[in-house]
Amino acid sequence: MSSVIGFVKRNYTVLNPPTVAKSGDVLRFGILGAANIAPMGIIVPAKTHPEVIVAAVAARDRKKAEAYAKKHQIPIVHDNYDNLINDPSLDCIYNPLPNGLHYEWTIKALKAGKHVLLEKPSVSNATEAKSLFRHPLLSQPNAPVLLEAFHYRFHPAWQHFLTLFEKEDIEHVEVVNKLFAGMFPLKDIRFDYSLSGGALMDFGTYAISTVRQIIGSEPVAVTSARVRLVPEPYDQRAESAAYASYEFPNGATADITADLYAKGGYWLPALTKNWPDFNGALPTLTVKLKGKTNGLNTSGKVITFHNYMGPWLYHRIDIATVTETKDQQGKVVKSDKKVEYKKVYKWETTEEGKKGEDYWATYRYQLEEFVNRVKGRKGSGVWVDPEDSIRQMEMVDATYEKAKRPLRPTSAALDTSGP
Ligand SMILES: NC(=O)C1=CN([C@@H]2O[C@H](COP(=O)(O)OP(=O)(O)OC[C@H]3O[C@@H](n4cnc5c(N)ncnc54)[C@H](OP(=O)(O)O)[C@@H]3O)[C@@H](O)[C@H]2O)C=CC1
Ligand SMILES: O=C1OC[C@@H](O)[C@H](O)[C@H]1O
Repeated sequence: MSSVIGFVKRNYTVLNPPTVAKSGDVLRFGILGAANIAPMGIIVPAKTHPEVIVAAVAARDRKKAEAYAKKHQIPIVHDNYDNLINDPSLDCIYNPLPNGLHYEWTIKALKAGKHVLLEKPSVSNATEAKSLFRHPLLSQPNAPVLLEAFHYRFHPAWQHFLTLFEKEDIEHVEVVNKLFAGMFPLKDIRFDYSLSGGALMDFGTYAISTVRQIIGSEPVAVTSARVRLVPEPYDQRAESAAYASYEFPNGATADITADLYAKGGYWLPALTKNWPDFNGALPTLTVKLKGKTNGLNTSGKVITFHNYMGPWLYHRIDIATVTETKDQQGKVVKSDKKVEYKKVYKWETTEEGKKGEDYWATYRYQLEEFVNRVKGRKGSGVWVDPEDSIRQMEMVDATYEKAKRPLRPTSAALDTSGP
């Protein structure tokens, strides 16, 4: 009962957080586009951050921007994206444009001297990633801060999960990220190749990011990759689902599923195959560790993280230990399974720099670190490094190549003046 009350209270407070007074030295953010994700990604988190104000928004259509600004109490409306990034009253830009516009508007914002919180996936492909994240602008004195917004990494539940195993003990990782068919229509930006859409770019980018974090290295091979294309008449260069397998240097393997249009999975498949599949609704990942043998006993662990992507709503980490005892002939004579359950909403230590509340969403923890970085403070230590964002896009590209699918298109605005 208390966990049900906790769930309701926490989720209410995530969306209706206490507003805090702003400090004198605030960072003023502008939002590129009247994006659906922005309330979750920045507008609500900013309410509880004393040093953040969402001060401006621009949309392609001024009327849309005005309505959005009114709804979210954003004081300044700009006529276009250019005016927003060049607004001298702003310090930071939040870029939640479609993936295919991430590169162009991020580089423009950095050139205008703004720090950028950039939605995932950072860009369209590794060519853009190298151009952006190794741009000389980012290594100059007082360089602006640029962060790929892999929000899940900033939550204490994820950081706790990473402490539950040693990387060299990993045998296999499986990530299943599914969204039921119809949650996003097929005309959504997520399925638009020309805007760098595709399931691998969306749910797949989380799967790739988590696998890389968990195993702690880059794959030596994409062992298999395939996609399910969007149906005709939609642009056949985008996929509604992607499936891939990888092998890592230490022998560990990983399988990922990224499905943005999951259907079926019920009894009477002939009748139900087109029903939206609500079964795998919570993104889940499982880490299987190598078994350890001691005499006739073998002990193995499987750690499962349910809803790693939205842990503030609900999550559960199951740590299952299976111990098998064999007789002299090698036959299993006893098997014992113990499962420990864990939930983490706040940092478990009070170490300097680790701040949080149980109602902080991943986005709020992320905003905390973004501000810490801009202000040169230590923070929790969680970050997504520029080279990490490049390797991420390299793995996305390698997966598309293995699946014999086109890489997402490089921006016409590619800046080749860098290294
Ligand atoms: N971190 C997270 O949890 C999430 C991240 N995302 C990421 O955020 C980004 C935006 O996603 P989401 O908010 O769902 O997207 P939206 O469909 O809301 O699109 C975002 C904005 O893109 C602008 N836009 C500019 N050019 C185009 C175009 N040619 N076609 C369509 N839109 C255009 C629109 O701006 P305008 O208002 O100017 O018309 C729109 O407001 C994506 O990169 C996505 O991967 C998405 C959801 C969750
Ligand atoms: O980043 C995301 O997280 C939530 C999903 O619904 C969405 O498709 C994706 O863009």
